[in-house]
Amino acid sequence: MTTSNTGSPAGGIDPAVQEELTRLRDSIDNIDAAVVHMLAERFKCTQQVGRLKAEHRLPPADPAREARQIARLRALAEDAKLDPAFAEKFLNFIVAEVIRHHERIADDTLNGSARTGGRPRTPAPGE
Ligand SMILES: C=C(O[C@@H]1C=C(C(=O)O)C=C[C@H]1O)C(=O)O
Repeated sequence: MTTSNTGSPAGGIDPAVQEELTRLRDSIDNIDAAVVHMLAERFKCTQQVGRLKAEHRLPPADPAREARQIARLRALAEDAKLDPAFAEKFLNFIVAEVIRHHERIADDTLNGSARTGGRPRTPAPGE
């Protein structure tokens, strides 16, 4: 074909279809906003866990806890008719980011930059 696909038919979208699409997209936007807010709250909690672990010299990752979370989320996903493999991938994606944060917090705590309000510590002469 030589014509490009612009995403709408030449005669325009049927108004009833457009209305249904808009209604569904409004719900999608609300759900996306809720996901962002829930993730922000989750990261607030995991930052606190990261500080607690760093203060007590605990490792950033806890694979046994993660295994329990995956089993639980896979079961919840199945009940909710969501692909359990997707639920597991999604959790792993978030946890990987959390662990990176925890490693950074542990590093900052050990190197003292936590005392500078999170700004990089000025190296001592010769460091
Ligand atoms: C938040 C924690 O740290 C890590 C991150 C997890 C998470 O994001 O749920 C779970 C286990 C840990 O690997 C924790 O230990 O609870």
